Amino acid sequence: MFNFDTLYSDLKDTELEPWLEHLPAQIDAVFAEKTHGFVGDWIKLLAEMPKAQASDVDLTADRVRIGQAHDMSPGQVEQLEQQLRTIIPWRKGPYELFGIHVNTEWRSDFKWQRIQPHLSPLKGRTVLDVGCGNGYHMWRMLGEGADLVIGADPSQFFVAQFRAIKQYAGEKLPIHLLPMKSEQLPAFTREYKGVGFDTVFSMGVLYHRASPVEHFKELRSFLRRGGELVLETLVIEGDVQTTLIPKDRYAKMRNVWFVASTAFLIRLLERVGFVNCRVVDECVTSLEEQRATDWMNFESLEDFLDPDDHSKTIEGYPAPRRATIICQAP
Ligand SMILES: Nc1ncnc2c1ncn2[C@@H]1O[C@H](C[S@+](CC[C@H]([NH3+])C(=O)[O-])CC(=O)[O-])[C@@H](O)[C@H]1O
Repeated sequence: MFNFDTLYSDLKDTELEPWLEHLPAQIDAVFAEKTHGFVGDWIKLLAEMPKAQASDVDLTADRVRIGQAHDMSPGQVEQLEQQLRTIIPWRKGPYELFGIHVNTEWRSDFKWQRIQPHLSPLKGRTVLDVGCGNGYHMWRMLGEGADLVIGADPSQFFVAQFRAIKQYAGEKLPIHLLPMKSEQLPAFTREYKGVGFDTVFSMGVLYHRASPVEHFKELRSFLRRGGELVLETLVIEGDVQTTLIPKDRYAKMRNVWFVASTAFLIRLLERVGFVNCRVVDECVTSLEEQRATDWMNFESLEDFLDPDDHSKTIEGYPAPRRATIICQAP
């Protein structure tokens, strides 16, 4: 199993310290319920990656960049690239490790560029990113000066990818990925008497959840009073009454429960008690933002669209359009 000792020591002496009483048992329970069959192989792979000190780390550029090619011998760089390629697909990025460009399926930097100007400055804040994937946006949050960044994603595979990056960026950095669903996290404000994160991100998660209200209530319980929620999700054009419930798949995705208009989502956020809700960005996903690469060589957006009309998915629904809504917990 992965070791979480540095997370535990980072939580000490913070507002979130009461969580330490339960967190180790919560993580044990996750792995007791299901440990991915390859976890042992991934931990071994990480230990076998070349040892090197990154001469610099840049978390502020579009490519999260760790080290320079000359920090390793050419043989070590080649070995590292081969090892990184054994843990494909790389979906969220891009990264550059010791000169190796991990050219991921998503240009996740595009999303960050759209969202970042609208955020309350992250400097000094504690941040939670639910559904963080392999953690690309978490690195950008740390790059903005956040004090502590915690991600939660049920995929143990993404923890392995995240750890590959972190072991070179710096094991002591206050950034951690928990292999947990957001519904497995505690309702902080209730369980720990008003304790909560300063900023909570939920990006690309809502449409995978059967109940949007439950997800919004969870997110609210993670935030301290006045904390900020950043919700990014698939949407459709329309008014407060407009939602799409796909008959089966949406853009070939099996687990899309519903896609709503921004007006619908704001109404629901307000009903759950969020205030100052506003749409800060809305756009159709481009073929430049999501595409197959040699680090993710399965199907990608182009294959999910109607080949004769890219304004529609292959099932005939409106093509993926995404919006970001920012609001505050009262
Ligand atoms: N219940 C859940 N709780 C937490 N995570 C979940 C849950 N269900 C699924 N996930 C996770 O949510 C992520 C959704 S991707 C967004 C990544 C990043 N945020 C991005 O905005 O690029 C979707 C996209 O490609 O946009 C996956 O990593 C799932 O494992």
